[in-house]
Amino acid sequence: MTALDTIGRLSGLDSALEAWLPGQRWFADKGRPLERVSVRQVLPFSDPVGADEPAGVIAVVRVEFADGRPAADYQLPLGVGMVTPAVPGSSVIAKLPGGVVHDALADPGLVGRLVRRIAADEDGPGLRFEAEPPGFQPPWHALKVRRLAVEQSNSSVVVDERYVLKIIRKLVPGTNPDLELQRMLRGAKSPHVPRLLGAVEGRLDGAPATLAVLQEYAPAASEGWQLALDSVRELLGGEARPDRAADFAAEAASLGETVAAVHGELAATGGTVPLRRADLARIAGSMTTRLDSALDAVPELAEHERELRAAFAAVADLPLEMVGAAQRIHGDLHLGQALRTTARWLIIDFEGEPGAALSERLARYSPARDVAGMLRSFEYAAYHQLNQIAVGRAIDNPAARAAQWTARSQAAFCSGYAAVTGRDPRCDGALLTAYQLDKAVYELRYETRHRPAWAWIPLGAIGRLLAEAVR
Ligand SMILES: Nc1ncnc2c1ncn2[C@@H]1O[C@H](COP(=O)(O)OP(=O)(O)O)[C@@H](O)[C@H]1O
Ligand SMILES: O=P(O)(O)O[C@H]1O[C@H](CO)[C@@H](O[C@H]2O[C@H](CO)[C@@H](O)[C@H](O)[C@H]2O)[C@H](O)[C@H]1O
Repeated sequence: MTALDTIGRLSGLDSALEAWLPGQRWFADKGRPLERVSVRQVLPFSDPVGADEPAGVIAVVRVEFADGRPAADYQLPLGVGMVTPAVPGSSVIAKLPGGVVHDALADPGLVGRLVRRIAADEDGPGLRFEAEPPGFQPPWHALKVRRLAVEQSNSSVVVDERYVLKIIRKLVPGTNPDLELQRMLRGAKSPHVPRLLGAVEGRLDGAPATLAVLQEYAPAASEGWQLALDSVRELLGGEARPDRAADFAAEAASLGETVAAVHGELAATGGTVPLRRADLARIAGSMTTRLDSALDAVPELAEHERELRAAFAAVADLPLEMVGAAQRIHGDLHLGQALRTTARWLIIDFEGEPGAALSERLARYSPARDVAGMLRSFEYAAYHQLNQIAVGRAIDNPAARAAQWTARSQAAFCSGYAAVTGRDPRCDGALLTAYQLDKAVYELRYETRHRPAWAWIPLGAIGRLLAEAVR
């Protein structure tokens, strides 16, 4: 029995997926009524050895929308036929007459098979498995697999506490920038990213498409987001004096140095191009376009529309000597993309903004765009924690303390960045503010779609940034 025989016996999978997909955290098209879900490709990666084993397949599922907007393709690694006792019942997607379909990422045997095929460069029909560089050797024992309990656009599992396998969910033709930039940084011998181990590639619309990326797991690393939250909690809980909130400033400065070093490595391997007047007009135009679509989706944004338009339009007229050059950047930099190991900060997830078109994610930008992303993230941490703590606690002026923590962390980050590049990002004030506003507009749309209870954070930030800009 092969995986294809097993999947051939199934019927009713399309309608089961139509009900299941919109509830998944990584489903990026939430809120859009579905017209049709159909399995477009079934790529076997693990044939069942006995009747009590599941087949492993990668299904590429096409989702069509009732609003007529372009269809989207999603990747689903599935176990089909049987569910072994190691697989939790909650990972069953559908019980169909031909067999049970479950999430292969919850199945240690199937995840192990993917990792071993990457290590062995073992290609199969429609799938390319690539060890990068060749030579890593997973242990022979059955691999342990655990799902990461984090907010994610894709789906990652930790394998044997050694590897992280990231399954790219929304597929587009082409090499995923996360893989592309990790390859560039490996070429630059960067110590600032986890070691890349391999990838899985399929084909979509006649072109290669990245399906998964395998990298070394950084054990005992803490997410920058959690560290920042802990620091703000100490401060707002009265456990640290406001002037001692500098504790996180040291971390923020070292993070600034790391981001600057990564920018240097990306510039050295991917090249730089000077930003010209036409580029500034293009940047101003795309900020305005993002604003237009956010205004459609979030009516509360209207109160800031006039000032936002003015801030974005002003980018087109910035003095060229202030804006520097464009290069490949991270593209969606925030504290969740920074891991603090005992030795250093590591930067992960170079995919860019999940909702952006691939062509936008492959473009060169001013590094100020990444800096702005991180500055926003300090603010996010402070205001998120302010909201958590304010309930039921009587501490002295928590909002002022949160603002102070934000300002200190942002300043330290910029100083760290300047220590490496010789140029403080705050020198490009208007561009940096425009990029922060643009990011906040993006975040407002992102939160409205995925976490509506968080939308107040970017909305408030837009008001604060605009008020600071006129001061
Ligand atoms: N190499 C790694 N070592 C340790 N943790 C990791 C590693 N890669 C990712 N993670 C964890 O997984 C989370 C999600 O990974 P990420 O690549 O950002 O996925 P997504 O593209 O879905 O946002 C990160 O925020 C981090 O907590
Ligand atoms: O990590 P992803 O590539 O999936 O990025 C998306 O999701 C992020 C949230 O998980 C989102 O980040 C926003 O929330 C963070 C706190 O959870 C905060 O630190 C960031 O500053 C804020 O932008 C990101 O924007 C989105 O693209």
